Amino acid sequence: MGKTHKDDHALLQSLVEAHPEPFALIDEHFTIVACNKKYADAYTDLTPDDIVGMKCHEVSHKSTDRCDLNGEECPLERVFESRHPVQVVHQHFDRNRAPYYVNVHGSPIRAQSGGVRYFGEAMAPISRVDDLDFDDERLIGCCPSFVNMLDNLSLVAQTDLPVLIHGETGTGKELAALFLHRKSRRADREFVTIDCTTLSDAMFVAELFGHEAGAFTGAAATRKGLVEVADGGTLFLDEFGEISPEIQTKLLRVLDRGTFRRLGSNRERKANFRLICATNRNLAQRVEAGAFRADLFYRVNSMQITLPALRHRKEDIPQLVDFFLRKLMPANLAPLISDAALEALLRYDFPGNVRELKNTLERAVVVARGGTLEPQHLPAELRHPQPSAKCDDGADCGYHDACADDPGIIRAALARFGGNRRKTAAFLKVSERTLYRRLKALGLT
Ligand SMILES: Nc1ncnc2c1ncn2[C@@H]1O[C@H](COP(=O)(O)OP(=O)(O)OP(=O)(O)O)[C@@H](O)[C@H]1O
Repeated sequence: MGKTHKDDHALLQSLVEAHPEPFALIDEHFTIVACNKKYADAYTDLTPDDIVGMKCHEVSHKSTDRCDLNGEECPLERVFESRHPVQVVHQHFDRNRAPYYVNVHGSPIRAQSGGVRYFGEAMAPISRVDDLDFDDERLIGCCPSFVNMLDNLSLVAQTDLPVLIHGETGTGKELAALFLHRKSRRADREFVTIDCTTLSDAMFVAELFGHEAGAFTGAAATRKGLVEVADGGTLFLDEFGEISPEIQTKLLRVLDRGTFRRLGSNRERKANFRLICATNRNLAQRVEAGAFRADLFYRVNSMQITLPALRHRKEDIPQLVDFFLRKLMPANLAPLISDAALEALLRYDFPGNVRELKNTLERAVVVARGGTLEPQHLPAELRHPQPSAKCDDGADCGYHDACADDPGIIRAALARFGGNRRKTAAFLKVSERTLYRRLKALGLT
């Protein structure tokens, strides 16, 4: 190497080493021209000099194919085309070939002529797949919108602020809340869940704040409230949009003052919990309509996380199917699924989201009696999806949203299943809680 070349090389190396994160310079042919030690260590057992000349996808994707040929968006091509920085979420493989998610920040490194000479690639790891794995409860998904949501959850987990998780029924709000808790500094304390739809106001207050012996008829002994059980931990209010104005006021008081009183006691106790709320309602609209307190909404909405509906992340369906089928059976016996059955799942919109997919597979495994899952093992609406079909009675029909809201259909379905709410809810593709709310609104409880 001549002196000038040596100097150039040293200059380039010190520039890439100045990056605090794994960083590489790549030319338009996907060839790495320089990388820092962090990059080399993140993906390989090689030195930066050994890596120069390799293709970027060989190093970070462990693939001879470019990432866009593997279903991902190629940030390099976009930077060379647009000449602007880009950011994408990719799945990379570390030096042990373990997958993990990264935010790829790509920037144009310009030549004197003004054109793009190199693609500068900086990586910010999001979450290791292992980090998402808590016992059997795991948040599955790797499409960009889902991984971005996970990234936000991980960020928010570092803070102690209240969080509002928004998403349609069955999108995994409760699982996301648990994930948040387990990644927070409160992880070794309790995660306490309250379903806001199942308690009357009086019971809600007693459950939340506890009571002294004799506080009301039947209160024979002193009882700690869930706020106390959650001391140092997390309080998760599911279906938060359903709480009454009275409870809204009481909750706001606790959040403002940081104290509460057990029923029948004058003693102020310190509340030390992190609040996570979940709702499938548009709370901002409810505030506008005067049905929800604006001050409470703004208090809990400082951090909002939205879970994408499954129909907006269909690319995650195969991974979810694989996960649920493995959970249903020991690994070596996990049932297979035919391409035609998988295609039927991919064509369907899953109004009940991941919960519906999970229930569908549970049922299909039983119907298939341990054999390969075929389309005939799936419910009729998946075999013949008719998203806009009208159904005016409880007969087996393609799902459409209005079914679960239509009082006539709810009544017909209830009658058809002899009043069994679990079966009725499954038929209407809503959670039992949602059905309960609707029955309550119809005066059918
Ligand atoms: N990304 C995911 N990966 C794996 N399992 C998931 C995922 N999302 C949801 N599930 C599973 O789907 C089911 C429903 O999830 P969960 O109860 O968290 O949804 P939810 O949004 O809180 O529903 P609801 O609004 O009806 O209360 C659970 O069994 C959960 O484990």
